Amino acid sequence: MAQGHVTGRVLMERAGRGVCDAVFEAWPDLTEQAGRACILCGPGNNGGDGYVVARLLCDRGWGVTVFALGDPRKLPPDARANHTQWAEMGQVRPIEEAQFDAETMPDLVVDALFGIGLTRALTAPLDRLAEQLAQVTAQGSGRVVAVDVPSGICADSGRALGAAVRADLTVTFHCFKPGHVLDGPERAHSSATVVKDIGLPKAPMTSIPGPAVALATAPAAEDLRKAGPAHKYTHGHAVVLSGPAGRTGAARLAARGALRIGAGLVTVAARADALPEVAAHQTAVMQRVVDDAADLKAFFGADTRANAFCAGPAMGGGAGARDMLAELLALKRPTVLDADALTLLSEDQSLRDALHGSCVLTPHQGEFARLFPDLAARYAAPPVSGPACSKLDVTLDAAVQTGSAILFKGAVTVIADPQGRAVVSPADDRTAWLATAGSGDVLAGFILGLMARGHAPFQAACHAVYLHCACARRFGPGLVAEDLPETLPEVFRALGV
Ligand SMILES: NC(=O)C1=CN([C@@H]2O[C@H](COP(=O)(O)OP(=O)(O)OC[C@H]3O[C@@H](n4cnc5c(N)ncnc54)[C@H](OP(=O)(O)O)[C@@H]3O)[C@@H](O)[C@H]2O)[C@@H](O)CC1
Ligand SMILES: Nc1ncnc2c1ncn2[C@@H]1O[C@H](COP(=O)(O)OP(=O)(O)O)[C@@H](O)[C@H]1O
Ligand SMILES: [K+]
Repeated sequence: MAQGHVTGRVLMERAGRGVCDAVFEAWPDLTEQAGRACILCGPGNNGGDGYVVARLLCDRGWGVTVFALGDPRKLPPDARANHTQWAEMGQVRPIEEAQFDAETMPDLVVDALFGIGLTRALTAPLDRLAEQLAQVTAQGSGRVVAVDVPSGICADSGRALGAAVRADLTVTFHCFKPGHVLDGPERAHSSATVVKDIGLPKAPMTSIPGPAVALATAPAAEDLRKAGPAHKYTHGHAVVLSGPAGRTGAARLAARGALRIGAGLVTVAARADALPEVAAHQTAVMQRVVDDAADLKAFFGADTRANAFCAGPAMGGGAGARDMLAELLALKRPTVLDADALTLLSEDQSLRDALHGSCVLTPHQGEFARLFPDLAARYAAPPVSGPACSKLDVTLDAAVQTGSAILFKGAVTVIADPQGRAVVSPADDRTAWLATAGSGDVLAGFILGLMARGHAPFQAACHAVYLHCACARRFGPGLVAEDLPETLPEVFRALGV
C-alpha cells in the first residue's frame, strides 16, 4: 500500500491516529478518564487501521477488546504487521464471540471491518452485530465510530449493500469519497463525517476521487464581479416565461433571482391576463405580453440580446405551453428547464429531441423519475454489490442521454454535463431550510441570470447551486424562498465580489 515515498505502514499509523484524534475532538468527555473500547477488525487494511487504534487507546490506559473477522495470518502486509504489534499487547478474539447489549456496552465501539474495499453485503454474524449496535446506541448507550466508511456502506455511492453499521461519527482520510457526500434512497448511516489529513499530496477536502468529480466550491469573485465600462446589455437579458393569472409567483421568484445575481435586464413574459399580477409585484423586472408561441418568436426570435431563458416554474401544461416550449428550444439559446417544462419533456419525445447543449434541466426526484424512468428504477433498486448505482451515476447518464446539463435536486444536489464532469453539493442542517416552496424557482433564476451574464450552462448551474446553499447557510433558520435573492448581496460581499 505504498503511496509515493510514504509507506503504507506510515499512512496506516496516521489513519489510526486520525481516528483517535477525531474521537477525542468530537467527544471531549472521553478524555477525562480512560474508558473501555471494543474494536471490530476486518480482513483488509481497514482492519489494519483498527489494530492501530487498539494500540493507541491501550497506550492511553483504555481497556481494549479486539474482535477479528477471519484469519489474521491472511491480512495484507501492513495490517498484518499492526495485528502482530497489537497481539503483543492484548488478545484478539473471533468476531463470532462479539455481542452488544445495553449492560455491557463499552464507551466506544470502533468499526474497522470494511472501508473502501467492501464488495458485497454483510453476512452473519456481521449483519446481526450491526443491528445490535443500532439498537443499543438508539437507547443512548455507547458511541460508534466508523473507520473510513460505516461497514456495509459502499464508499462509491453512499448506498447500503444490505445491513450496515450506523455510526455516530465517521473518520475518513485525505478527502471525502463520493459515498460520504451523496445520499441514497436509504437513511443516512453516519451522523457526522470528518476528514483527517494523512499527508498524501493534493489538498484534502476539496475533491472526491473519480473521473472529474468535485465538491461544489465557491465561484471566484472575479467571475461574478461587474467592473469596467459596461452597460446593462453587457450583462445579458434574461427572460422568464410565466404561468397564467394566479400562478405567476414562481416566475417572479425566478426573475428576482436572475436580477439579484446580476443579469443586466430581466423580463417576465406572461399572457395578457396575467400581466397585471406580474406588474403589481415587480418594479425593476420588465414585463412583456407573450400569449403564445408566435408571440415568443416575434418578440425574441430576432432579438438576440435576449440571451437566456427560463421555462417551467408554474408554467402549466397543455398544447399552448407545449408549443411555446418547442419554439423556445428552436431558438437554441441558453435555457433553464424546470418544473412543468420537465413534465412536458417527459410526455413528448419531439420536445426531448429538441434539447441542446445550452440547456440545463433541473429535476427533483419526482421529475427525474418521470424523465428518466429507467435510470430512476436502477437507482431505486436495493443494491447488493459494490460499486452500487449512485445519484452521481444516474445524473451523469441523464446528461449523456439528453446532451444537456442536468442538475438533480434534493438534500444533496448533483450537477453533471454530457462530457462527464460532475459536481456534488452536500447537505447540512442549514441547507435543509431550502426545502421550502419556491426555493427551486429561485435556483432556476440564479442559473438563468448567470447564463445571461455569459456563464456556460454547466458552470452557471454549479455556481448557482453553491450560491443558493450559501444564501441558506447565511440566512439560517426561518428561511423562505423570497429571502434567497435578498441574501445574495451579503453572500457576494463575503466572497469579495
Ligand atoms: N488507500 C490508502 O491510501 C489508505 C487506506 N487505508 C485503509 O485501508 C482501507 C482499504 O483497505 P482494503 O483495500 O484492504 O479494503 P477493506 O475495506 O479493508 O476490505 C477488503 C477486505 O474485505 C473483504 N470483503 C469485502 N466485502 C466483504 C464482505 N461483505 N464480507 C466479507 N468480506 C468482505 C475483501 O475480501 P474479498 O472481497 O477479496 O473476498 C477484502 O479482504 C481504507 O478503507 C482505509 O481504512 C488507511 O490505512 C490509510 C491509507
Ligand atoms: N431536504 C431537502 N429536500 C428537498 N429539497 C431540498 C432539501 N434540501 C435542500 N433542498 C433544495 O431545495 C430546492 C427545492 O426545489 P424544488 O423541489 O424545485 O421546490 P419548489 O418547486 O417548491 O421550488 C432544491 O434546490 C433542493 O436541492
Ligand atoms: K469501517
